[in-house]
Formats: sequence, structure tokens, C-alpha cells
Amino acid sequence: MHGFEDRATGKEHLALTMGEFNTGEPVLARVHSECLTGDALFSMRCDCGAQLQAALKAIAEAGQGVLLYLRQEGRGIGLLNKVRAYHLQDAGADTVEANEQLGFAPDLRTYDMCSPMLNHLGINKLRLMTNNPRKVEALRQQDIDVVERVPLQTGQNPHNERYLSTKVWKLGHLYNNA
Ligand SMILES: Nc1nc2c(ncn2[C@@H]2O[C@H](COP(=O)(O)OP(=O)(O)OP(=O)(O)O)[C@@H](O)[C@H]2O)c(=O)[nH]1
Ligand SMILES: [Zn+2]
Repeated sequence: MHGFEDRATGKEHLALTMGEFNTGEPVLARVHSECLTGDALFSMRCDCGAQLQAALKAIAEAGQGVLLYLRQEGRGIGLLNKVRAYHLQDAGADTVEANEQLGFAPDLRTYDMCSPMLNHLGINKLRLMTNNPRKVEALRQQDIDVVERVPLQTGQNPHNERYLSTKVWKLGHLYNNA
């Protein structure tokens, strides 16, 4: 486990690694945004906890890989604002509309911290587990070589149906059966 301090934001990010990394070989990777409710409290409103588990399992099975755990709770709006957004969603808004009603853009995340974190670990090529093409693009713009996007479709349940379809229709996520 490696800890990083993001001087721009004061946030503390984490990297969990397994195995050795050889220069030039792609590494199975998950760039995961913090979701306290999904990752730690088993919330069924989203798919984060299931994705985190599935990614760690895939890395364990491969015997090699990296998880970057980024402290960008609530797509960057923070935990308490996410709770406010949940109240608006309970009153009918979708995830994007709820953010907008609170005065935020739909997704405030940045991925600037990934390049220094990966450089420190000696990793320069990724097989990235994600359904989010904007995440792939953001990493590529920092000269991180994402050689493959590995879909990470898991954790669907009756409570997150609308959340998942909003990701597909409004945020551009790639999902086969939404
Ligand atoms: N603002 C807001 N953030 C949410 C909501 N539900 C989950 N999140 C946050 O969304 C982030 C995860 O983003 P997602 O859009 O689910 O997935 P992604 O990281 O873009 O894409 P994947 O790599 O495919 O998981 C985490 O930081 C969660 O805390 C919500 O209703 N509102
Ligand atoms: Zn979540």
C-alpha cells in the first residue's frame, strides 16, 4: 500500500499493488473513485462496492495489478453533498439533475494525480477496468498508455437501475445491457 498527498487539494490518495511490474508490460488496473456508501457501507444505490470487489478479485486472480483509490467522493462534490443529492434523487431527480440542482457540474473529477502515482510505482501501461470512456481519455491525455479498456459490469440490482441507465444516457458510460 502506498499513500500519496495531493498538494493541489490536500486529499490523501492510495495505491494498492500486487506483484512486480516490468517496464513496458501492461498492468491490470482499476482507478476507483471513493464512494463511502458503496465501498464501505454496502449501499445498493450504486455499483461502486461491487466494482471495487470485482476489480480486486481480477487483480488477485491475475497475480499482478494496481488499484488507485482516489478520494473524489461523490464524483468530486464530497460526501455531504452526495447525501444532499440522494435526497433530491428520492424526490425524483436523476444523479445528473441532482448535481445540477445543487449548483455542481455532473462530474467534477480530475485524474491529474494518476500520472505521478503511476510514475512512482514504475507503471506506464494499463489494462484499465472501467466502463467510463471519459476516464480512459483523461488518463491518455496525461500520457498514460491505456492499451485496453476492460469492462467492469457488475453489481446491478433493482435499486441502482436508474443510476446505471443515467450513467449510460447522460454520462457516456459503456454498458451492454442498460
Ligand atoms: N454526485 C453523485 N456522485 C455519486 C452518486 N452515486 C455515486 N457517486 C459517486 O460516483 C463515483 C463513481 O463514479 P461512477 O460514475 O459510478 O463510475 P466511474 O468511476 O465514472 O466509472 P467506472 O470506472 O466504470 O466505475 C464515486 O465517487 C461515487 O461516490 C450520485 O448519485 N451523485
Ligand atoms: Zn457508489
